[in-house]
Amino acid sequence: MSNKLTIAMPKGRIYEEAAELMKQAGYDLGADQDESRKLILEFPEQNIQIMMAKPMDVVTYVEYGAADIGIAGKDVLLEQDRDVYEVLDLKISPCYVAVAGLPDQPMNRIAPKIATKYPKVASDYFREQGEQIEIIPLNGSIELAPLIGLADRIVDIVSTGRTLRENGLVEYEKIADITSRLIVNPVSYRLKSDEIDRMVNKLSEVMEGEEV
Ligand SMILES: Nc1ncnc2c1ncn2[C@@H]1O[C@H](COP(=O)(O)OP(=O)(O)OP(=O)(O)O)[C@@H](O)[C@H]1O
Ligand SMILES: O=P(O)(O)OC[C@H]1O[C@H](OP(=O)(O)OP(=O)(O)O)[C@H](O)[C@@H]1O
Repeated sequence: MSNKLTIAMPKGRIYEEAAELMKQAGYDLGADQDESRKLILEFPEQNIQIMMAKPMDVVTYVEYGAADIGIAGKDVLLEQDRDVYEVLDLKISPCYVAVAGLPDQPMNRIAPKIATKYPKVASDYFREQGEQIEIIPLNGSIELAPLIGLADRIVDIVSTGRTLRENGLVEYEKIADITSRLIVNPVSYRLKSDEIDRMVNKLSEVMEGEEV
């Protein structure tokens, strides 16, 4: 009997694409779990268990071994810098992290304010640029901050660019391209290497098939 794998799946916008990829790899997670309120789902015939987690929390579950495997955005991995193995770029949910603000608006010269839900990514970026900044932590609607004079710039996800456009903001610099990644707990990787390798290989095959 093979070991059961516990997988932390991100609720929200990544879920559907991630579940579709898993399905093509032979792991059918059933109906659209976005419609369900159940947080732990068992699939005994496939020997897997799914945990429905907030995307930002997936890394925590995997780092502590509550889940063997997880799917997380590279943005989350850059922000959290946790002790997990990043084993596969799933190439789903593409977007990027960028610096944006009002057009033709120079940054305050002394400690410009940067609103973001990615304080580490933003601090690392501006430190590399030799800029001393002040982080204004926010959890959402980040684009509001420059509009109401709370911040000089934002560091946030851009996907279609629609949110920036509709709020009259412009992009100043791209910081990093983002896709979702398969992450693994280091201890699980040793103890359940057969099952994990099987899943990684199947997912890799699906992705290679899609590239041609
Ligand atoms: N337009 C986008 N905005 C935000 N995240 C995106 C976008 N496109 C792809 N992503 C990816 O999706 C992940 C976020 O998913 P989601 O928006 O469901 O999470 P969340 O922001 O934590 O949710 P919530 O808005 O409910 O707090 C990011 O970590 C990123 O990798
Ligand atoms: O370039 P776009 O396609 O417009 O996508 C980018 C927007 O999507 C995300 O916000 P989300 O929808 O997660 O809402 P939030 O502001 O509550 O985080 C992100 O923070 C941007 O605001």
